[in-house]
Amino acid sequence: MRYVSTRGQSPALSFEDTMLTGLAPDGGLYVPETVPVLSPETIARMHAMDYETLAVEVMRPFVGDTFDEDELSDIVARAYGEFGHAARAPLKQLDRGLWLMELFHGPTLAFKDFAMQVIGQMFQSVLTRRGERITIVGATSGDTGSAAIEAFRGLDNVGVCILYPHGRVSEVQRRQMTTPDEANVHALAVEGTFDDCQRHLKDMFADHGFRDEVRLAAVNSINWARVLAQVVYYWWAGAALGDATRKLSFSVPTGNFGDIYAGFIAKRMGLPVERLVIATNRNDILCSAVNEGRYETGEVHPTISPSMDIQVSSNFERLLFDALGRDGAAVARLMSGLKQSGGFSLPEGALAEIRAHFDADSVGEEETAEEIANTLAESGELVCPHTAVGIDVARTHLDLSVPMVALATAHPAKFPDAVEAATGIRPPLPNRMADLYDRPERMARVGNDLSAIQSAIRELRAK
Ligand SMILES: Cc1ncc(COP(=O)(O)O)c(C=O)c1O
Ligand SMILES: N[C@@H](CCOP(=O)(O)O)C(=O)O
Repeated sequence: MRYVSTRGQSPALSFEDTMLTGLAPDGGLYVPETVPVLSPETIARMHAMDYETLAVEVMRPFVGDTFDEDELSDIVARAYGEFGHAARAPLKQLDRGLWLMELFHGPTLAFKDFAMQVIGQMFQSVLTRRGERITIVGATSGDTGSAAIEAFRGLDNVGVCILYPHGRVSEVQRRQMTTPDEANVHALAVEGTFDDCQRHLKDMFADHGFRDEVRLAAVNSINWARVLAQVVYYWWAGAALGDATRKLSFSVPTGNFGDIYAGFIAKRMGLPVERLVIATNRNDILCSAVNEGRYETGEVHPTISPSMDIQVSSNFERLLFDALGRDGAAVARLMSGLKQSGGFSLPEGALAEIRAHFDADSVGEEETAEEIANTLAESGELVCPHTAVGIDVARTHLDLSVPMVALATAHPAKFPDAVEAATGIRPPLPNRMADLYDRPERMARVGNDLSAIQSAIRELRAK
């Protein structure tokens, strides 16, 4: 299996090199040259598999000879061993035709753990084999950063620097990033938005001198391996609700488009996905793109679902590549329009292709709070604000002939203020994290400026 850049100007790479390279040198994102379709025999066996076995079946065709089956099985076993639920991603029925898939039973209580725990193990295995050391720089609106720090803390051959927007993540998210005391992990509070952090990260990859100097690597969904590990739970839901042969739809709370793009990959692998519903908060650039054909960046609005306070949605580029008939030059033109004028119009053919698979809707702040209260009243489930956005949009798009799965992307205890304001209930942290508020914090404050951030990273690496 080879991977190509969405901008068409970088050489194709193996899975291993794709994972270590992160962003392609031409600024594009790596995607598989072809998406493997699972055989009916494999699909027929899925209902009897546990999560780890299913993960190996789904990921194996993508990893080439980087990991053999035994190695991949070990990686997956180590990754999910500490999850706090035997089913890993349990499904609960909320209403007629509507299901919730809980993706928050990992160590940092968000869906990011599903992929981050896997790629932590993958990086460790490859770097040990190659005798190399890397610097991971990540941009986060809260959850990717905590999951990355948890997955890589204490590893010898990896330094981790996470950029987060100062004052724009929840206190639990911040403390998850600032309280680990291992010398190889660092949190940098940037005076800007998540979009600024992500832009600086991509600019660091474009600075080839810096990239080589620190041996830069990515754990954001820039990294194909992140997307791949997230494809698994779409199959898991399909197997749980209908042997992975019955149609189903998904409503996915969306920001950087990595999670729902993983659902699109599952569909291309043969999962009978009817609709993929993009659910956003009032930062609704993806809704305008799908519903009006115009991708136009604007001001970021802070919301009670802060992990989705995103304007430039990185993985939309991967979808565009497919929708434009895998024409890298066309993608590069649209991306350069985005950089120069802050937006672009989607060509008609590409828009029709996107609409063949995706719907999109946004949810305002009051509706989100009402949905948290409503879900509790109707089903007894206490959900986080991101999850509530997905449930609210799922209800709008429900078609009773096809089960709809809404993704529960974070534990409500990560956003206790918003949940308490909506329901009067303050969700407690699990016991293993009960002292999170007492642990000392450590972070570096840095201006919203690429060279200041690069200097901070150099200093932190030297420590
Ligand atoms: C809790 C939560 N829900 C939803 C999202 C959106 O996911 P994605 O950026 O993959 O679209 C995020 C951020 O990744 C998140 O942390
Ligand atoms: N919501 C994310 C933003 C980064 O997304 P990623 O999937 O590209 O890592 C976060 O919580 O940081």
